[in-house]
Order: sequence, then C-alpha cells, then structure tokens
Amino acid sequence: MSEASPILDVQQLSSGYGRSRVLFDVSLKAGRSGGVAVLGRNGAGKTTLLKTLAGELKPMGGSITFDGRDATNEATESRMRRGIGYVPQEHAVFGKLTVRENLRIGALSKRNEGAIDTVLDFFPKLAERLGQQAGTLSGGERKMLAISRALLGKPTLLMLDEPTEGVWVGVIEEIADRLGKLRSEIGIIIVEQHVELALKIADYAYVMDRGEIALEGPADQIRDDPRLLRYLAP
Ligand SMILES: Nc1ncnc2c1ncn2[C@@H]1O[C@H](COP(=O)(O)OP(=O)(O)OP(=O)(O)O)[C@@H](O)[C@H]1O
Repeated sequence: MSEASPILDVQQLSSGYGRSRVLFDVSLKAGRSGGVAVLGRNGAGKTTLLKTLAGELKPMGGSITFDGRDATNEATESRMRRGIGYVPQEHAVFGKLTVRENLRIGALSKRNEGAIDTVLDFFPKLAERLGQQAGTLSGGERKMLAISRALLGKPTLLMLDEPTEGVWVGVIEEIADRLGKLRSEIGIIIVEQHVELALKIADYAYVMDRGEIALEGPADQIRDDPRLLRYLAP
C-alpha cells in the first residue's frame, strides 16, 4: 500500500445501531492497489465497519476520506459513483432474475453493457449460466455474480464481506486467484473468516476485537503474530 496517497483514509471512526455503539475509534487506510484484510472473530464489528464505509450506517464520530474528498456523510449512491464497490455478505444478487439480468442491472447504471463481456472473461463459469435464475446458482457462482456486479460499477476500491462464505473449496481457489489479480489494478478490502486466504490477498491486515483495531501490520507479520490466534478464538 502506498502511504503517500491512500484511496481510503479512515480516522477514529465510531458507528453502530441506534444507540448501541459497535465501532470505537477505528482508523484504517487502503491503497490505490493492493489488498487490506480485516480479521476478527464473529461479532468483532467487521461487517459494521464495511456498512459504515459503504454509507449504509451513519458514523457516530470520526471521518472517512475517499479519493481525497470527505465522504463521512456522503450518500451511498454517491460513494458508489465515485468508485467504492461493495459486495455485502448476503442478498448481493436478485434471486428471481437471471444471471444476465443481474449483470445488466449492474451495468445499466454506468451505461456500459459492453463491460459485461470483460467480467464474463474474468469468471467464465458465469458465461455458461447467463439464462439461469441467480437464486438457483451454487454459493460460489452467486459470489462470483455478486463480485461481477460490483466490478461493472468500475470501482477503484472494492470491499468484500466474506467472499468465500458457503463456497466449495475448489471454487474458493478460483475466487482467490481472481482477487489476487484484481489487487494489482484496484484497492481491495477483504473481510474473511478464511484467514490464510485473506492474508494471501492482502498486503496489510487489521485485526478487530470488540469494535476496535487490536492489531495491525503487514500481512506476513500478522500471519506469524502469536496474538492473532487469541483475537480469532471464539
Ligand atoms: N442490525 C443490528 N442491530 C443491532 N446490533 C447489531 C446489528 N448488526 C450487528 N449488530 C451487532 O454489532 C456487533 C458487530 O457485528 P458485526 O456483524 O459487525 O460483526 P462481524 O465481525 O462482521 O461478525 P461476523 O463475522 O459474525 O459477521 C455484534 O455485537 C452484533 O450483534
């Protein structure tokens, strides 16, 4: 990650639901290329962090700067237009619509249906299933479709919430391989239970514990840090 000009600079971010605060003073940066992993046990606040960065939750304090401009209270749609792509943990595809229709919805907002072919080159398995209802896809295919839809928005920063959850091991490798390629072109923030995989994609990692950043550092240092297991233990 280039320290000089991060695409995302989060300072002392607090957030939560109603009156209940879940994130406490989270500071984090992501580069214009490369991967950032956010790790932590269930309930540590990883999804809450991504939702706040996507604009789905209003921050209770702190600041979010995206691509040099303040985004702390910017509407989700505006953030997406400016280049933040978000693949949420669930409900990321329209189950009743076909793969083709899902992709068209992703592309239409940018008037770039031509980009669908590029995305299908990226995940060729989807090309074989264009006419199939998205709700009948396997877990892995559904994740590929959700990632493809986000890519059609031409993000400069892609945030992924557990992209391999519920995915068969053979397909996990495929998704990891594609994300590994993507990270040379755009910034990636990956929340993942599959720690080895996340640290393979990431150059830098943050470990969350009870809504705070408990540990951070280069991915290969975090991998060998004896404190990591403590923060991941249930
Ligand atoms: N809609 C909500 N309303 C109230 N509290 C919530 C809501 N969603 C999450 N929380 C709480 O916020 C805390 C952090 O949850 P979050 O989903 O961010 O954790 P996580 O690290 O992503 O966990 P997981 O790995 O299980 O997805 C938890 O205590 C959770 O119960």
